[in-house]
Amino acid sequence: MVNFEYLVPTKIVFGKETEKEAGRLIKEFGGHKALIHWGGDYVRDTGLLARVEEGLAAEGIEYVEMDGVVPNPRLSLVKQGVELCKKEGVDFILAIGGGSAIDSSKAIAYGLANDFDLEDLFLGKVSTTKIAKIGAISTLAGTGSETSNSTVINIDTMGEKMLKRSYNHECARPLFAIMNPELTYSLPPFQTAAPGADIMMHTMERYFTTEQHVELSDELAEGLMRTVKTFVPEALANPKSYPARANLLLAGAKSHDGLTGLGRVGDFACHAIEHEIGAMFDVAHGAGLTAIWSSWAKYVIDVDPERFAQFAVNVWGVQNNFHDAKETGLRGIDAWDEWCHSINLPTSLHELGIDPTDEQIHEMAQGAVDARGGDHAGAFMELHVEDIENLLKNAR
Ligand SMILES: NC(=O)c1ccc[n+]([C@@H]2O[C@H](COP(=O)([O-])OP(=O)(O)OC[C@H]3O[C@@H](n4cnc5c(N)ncnc54)[C@H](O)[C@@H]3O)[C@@H](O)[C@H]2O)c1
Repeated sequence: MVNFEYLVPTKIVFGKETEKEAGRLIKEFGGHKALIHWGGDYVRDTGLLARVEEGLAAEGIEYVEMDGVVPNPRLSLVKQGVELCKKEGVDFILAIGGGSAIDSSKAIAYGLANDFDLEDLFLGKVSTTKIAKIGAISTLAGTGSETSNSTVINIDTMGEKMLKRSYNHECARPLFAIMNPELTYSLPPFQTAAPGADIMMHTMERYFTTEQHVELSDELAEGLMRTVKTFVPEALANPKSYPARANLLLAGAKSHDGLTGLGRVGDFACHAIEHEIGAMFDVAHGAGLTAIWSSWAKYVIDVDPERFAQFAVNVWGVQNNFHDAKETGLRGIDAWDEWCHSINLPTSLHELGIDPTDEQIHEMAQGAVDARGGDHAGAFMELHVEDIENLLKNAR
């Protein structure tokens, strides 16, 4: 087990009607004037915004509002948000939404607390430990951005080409996360399935490790993955199933707050590659991940077939062929593909609806490596540009 530090200070306020607590929580954390930030008509149409506004007003918290966040959130909007906050004297950012709205809010909070160009932060040219206060109201079970240290932004301010980049620092964990499973009832099927796969992937990226004897982390990870495996189809079949929505929402937060990766080194090659796909083709993050995972898995399985066999048996209920770990592992990869198809998610680039040229594949492979700041992406197996090109071609 490798050394680690683990602190998730985000106060989780979980359950029915908890969005009404936003004003109280902002006050508790010392906010006086908030920016409420979101994207999507559902926030107003479902009455959620009105309930939040009421809660803030009841606590004497002033607020301004800015919507317009799109999936794969844009830096240009973030910059408008920073200007608005400076002009209005905002000292607290309240995100409402999924990963895109929460990340857009985190980026605004970085902009508010620092003087550098935000491009430089996301391109890795500067770093910071300073961020303005943020809280989140989750409306989507997926990224876990409501408790994570990560901020993922699409840089659309540097000419034609968009870059998708992240900045990770502990300061970005929101002060509070309001998680009412009922707020996720309005999610369309695709926005239940794709982020559900992202929950799986956040743990799979940590589970595939070369570190031995991380049994407790394995048990936590496998339990979380079995839960998500069960409840995504359940939520699709019955969108107002409170147990399904509640388990998924909690799983989203726990999958990406570091818990399932304790004591081991995460891989995250698929995330690096998907960010390139997302930047070039503007696809949904979770679907971009499912489109490439089995190609990645088949490319790296020989590093440790036993780990893939364990995944197959303990998560997917595949019968163990004790004589052939790789054969068992491959059946686990097939089981993952079947699960993705059963919830209408792609397992190839073709099914994702994109057909990148060889040049585009090279560009994405180079970008995935560059974003990691070295000559490779991944840790389970270090993937160089040529490896990523190969696995992307295999994913066609
Ligand atoms: N910061 C992190 O830790 C982290 C981790 C993984 C991914 N990400 C990033 O987060 C983004 C993806 O976020 P996401 O998967 O949560 O999706 P999202 O936030 O992009 O939302 C997807 C769509 O669902 C809509 N929506 C959200 N909640 C809804 C509801 N309750 N009812 C109806 N519609 C609703 C949104 O308006 C949007 O159109 C990507 O940019 C991804 O790279 C961030």
